Amino acid sequence: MLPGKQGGIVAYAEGKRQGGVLNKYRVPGIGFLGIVLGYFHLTSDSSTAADQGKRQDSTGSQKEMSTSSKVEWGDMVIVSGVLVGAATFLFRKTLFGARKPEMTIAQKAALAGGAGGSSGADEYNEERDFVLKMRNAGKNVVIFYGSQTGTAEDFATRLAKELQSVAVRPLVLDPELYDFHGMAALNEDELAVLILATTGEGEPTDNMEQWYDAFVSNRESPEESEVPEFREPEDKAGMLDMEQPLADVRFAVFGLGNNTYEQFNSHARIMDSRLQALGAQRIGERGEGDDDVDIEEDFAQWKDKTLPLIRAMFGSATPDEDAGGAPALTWTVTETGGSDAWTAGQLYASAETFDARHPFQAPVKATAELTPGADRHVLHVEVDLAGSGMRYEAGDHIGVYAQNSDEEVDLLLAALGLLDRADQAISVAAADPHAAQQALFPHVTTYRAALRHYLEIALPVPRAQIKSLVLPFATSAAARDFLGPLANDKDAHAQKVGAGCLSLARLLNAVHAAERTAGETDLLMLPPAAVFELCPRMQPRFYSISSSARVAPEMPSITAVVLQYEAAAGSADAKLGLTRSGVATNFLLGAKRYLQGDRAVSLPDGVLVSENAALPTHDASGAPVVADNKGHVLGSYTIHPPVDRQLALPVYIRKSQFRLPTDPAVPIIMIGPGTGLAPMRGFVQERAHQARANPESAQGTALLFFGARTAVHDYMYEDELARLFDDIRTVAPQSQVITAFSRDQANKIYVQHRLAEHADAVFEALLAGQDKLTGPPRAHIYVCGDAKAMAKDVTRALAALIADKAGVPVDTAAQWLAEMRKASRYQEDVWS
Ligand SMILES: Cc1cc2nc3c(=O)[nH]c(=O)nc-3n(C[C@H](O)[C@H](O)[C@H](O)COP(=O)(O)O)c2cc1C
Repeated sequence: MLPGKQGGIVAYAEGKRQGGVLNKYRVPGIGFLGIVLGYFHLTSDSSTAADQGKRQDSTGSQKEMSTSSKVEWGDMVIVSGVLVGAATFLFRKTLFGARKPEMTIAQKAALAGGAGGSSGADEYNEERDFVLKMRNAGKNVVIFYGSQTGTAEDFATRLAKELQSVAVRPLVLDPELYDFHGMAALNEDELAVLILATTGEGEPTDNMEQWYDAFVSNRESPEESEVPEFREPEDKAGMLDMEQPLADVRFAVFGLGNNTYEQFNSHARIMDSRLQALGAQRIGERGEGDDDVDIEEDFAQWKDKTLPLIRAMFGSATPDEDAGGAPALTWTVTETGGSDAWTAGQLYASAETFDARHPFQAPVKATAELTPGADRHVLHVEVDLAGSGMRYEAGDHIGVYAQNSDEEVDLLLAALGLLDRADQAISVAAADPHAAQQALFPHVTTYRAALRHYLEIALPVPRAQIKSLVLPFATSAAARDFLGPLANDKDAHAQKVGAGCLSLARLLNAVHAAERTAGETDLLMLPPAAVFELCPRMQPRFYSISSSARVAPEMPSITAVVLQYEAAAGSADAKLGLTRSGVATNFLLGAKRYLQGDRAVSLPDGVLVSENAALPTHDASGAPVVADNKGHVLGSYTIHPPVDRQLALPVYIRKSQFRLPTDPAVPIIMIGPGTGLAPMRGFVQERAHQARANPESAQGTALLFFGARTAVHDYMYEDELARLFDDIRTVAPQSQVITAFSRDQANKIYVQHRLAEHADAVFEALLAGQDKLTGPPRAHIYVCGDAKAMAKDVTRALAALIADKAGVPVDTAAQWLAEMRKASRYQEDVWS
């Protein structure tokens, strides 16, 4: 093979598939059971706790729900991982020189000496051929989603539903399950729609990694990426342009991002430009959703502009929105014979290896309250991975599947008129026999189990969903009058549903109250199938692991603030919702209380909720809602199996790139206010362990900047950190913890202020033994916590500090920091 840019098309025409095997030229590439329990109070040197399912900031506010469709509440961050699958390439672009479209693939193959050449890559797999799948199912639009926490997937599903007509027949697929190689086979009368979230620091989502690697072989300079090896379809044999093999491809793209991240929407932007560079033609504008503002609205606006173009492409009329009538639903619900297993919350098929789809039931070994005197709960939870085969490193993330509180479940069952059938076994199947996803749940379940375990029912209902799935079922004028503005007026929706914390149950209760006031007796009843379509699937929440595998090899710990949101002050409808609890963190709090015997967790089955209940002043049994001494509304959770004091959490480990330097001699500067301390605790444990194990070896200085509200109430892990740093100082004497307690004095003091105050110590660590800084420092910098303000302020403080101490312009210092980022020596694990 000649050197040069890789790229090309695998000759498929000659290497015909026989019996599903592509010979000759192969397709390249891508080739809660517990033990223990009962009490576990933190001893000063072991433990910890935090939550994040989209992640929290130091003040405990989280990303939770600036948008209505999100998994939100209590949940966290993630840095994505690992590159998967490397392709071996048959052709080198330089072999053919400049673009020569007239040259056939066969000729190129021959020139490459390639007739018998092997890519060394995976065999063609019919199951992974999305074009084949589309055509076999009679579909002409494929919608791929790149989703980390479920929003993009939810958007993709909703888009398909909206597009569906006789002429436009969409199919929603997960790119992880399909090969990109077939892309060139798409024809002009077909369309690919990409709904792509950006994650990490401007990275593709895990399920898009393989595709992204193929299209963006050069992440530093995406425009210089090589042409991926597409499979040449038989009907285009010899006709594909080598450099623009996607000339027949039509696509549309919507990105999901958050403007507080430096690389806003970069995943969608880069994929958009790569597809165009490869000849594909975009339909309409690229959409860019910003979940710091209103991603639902961004999506709605993009659809308003793009859907007519797509419909025009297929000669389909714009549906008459005022036509009325109940919408066709995606799922059919059949009440079947009983099945005890799935009422017990056995959610996932057993597996030998564990991942997002097959979480491991990890016994909870320890729970503790880290800041008992604080006005918020900060939890420490340890789970046991023994027997799972899963390994973790300090800096990795743990995905936790939570369950909805019994109060929210019962309230919704009541609002749907399902309380008396709550434990009826049901099977939920796709109405469309060609849909990619034929079953919504892994098995027969029950109404109650579905709402408790599988669906996000606690989120405010998005405007678009009210419009398409609630309003159409309104039969009374009162219901239509109540729902109409929420469906059609963005501001009314934001004020009532968003600020009012209206989950589906609360929204339906509000509608019912309006109907009763109007004298209606025939209340709006949403069919279960509409609920299953409306509520996104329950997503795991990710937490930065707060322990070191050297110290606790099979026992990762979580450190989480328990989230509670009050309805916006002044909202006329605040009384409708009042409070919204973060799903996962409150479940963890429930777990802690269960394990420590604080309160019975199980409610009697079948209790009736007052139809007019205005939670959370009353819980599902009609009793006053329990709030604790922190003013926190407590949820109830039915634990299965109901064995006293035992609990297992469905979890899996997600690898991250947030890693200590392999060489312990390299200094580390860690900035982790609030629960941003979590990964830093793991790092500190690790360095202390090294110091104890190798007292003779030198170690780089470790500086930890931690911030919280008050020293007295909010200094989590204080004693433990003091001891760990004593150990570290035996080999790295300059190491220390520097704290910033914002409310301990009149002026707010944050970590960035402490960085400036401790400029000498920081600069010394950055020098890493050199006399002078003449380029990017060799030390490693870690930042974890709030992306919106803290992470940016920290970068600015560091640049100012370096500029001052090194005697260089701030721009130069900023440039050095940028270079450190590129070299993974300045790492962030942040959330917004
Ligand atoms: C850990 C994390 C990292 C993120 N990184 C970025 C980023 O670099 N750029 C960006 O525009 N948005 C970023 N976002 C925002 C997400 O793209 C946005 O929340 C999106 O709606 C998530 O979609 P999903 O639920 O389908 O994964 C990040 C979100 C999280 C939780």
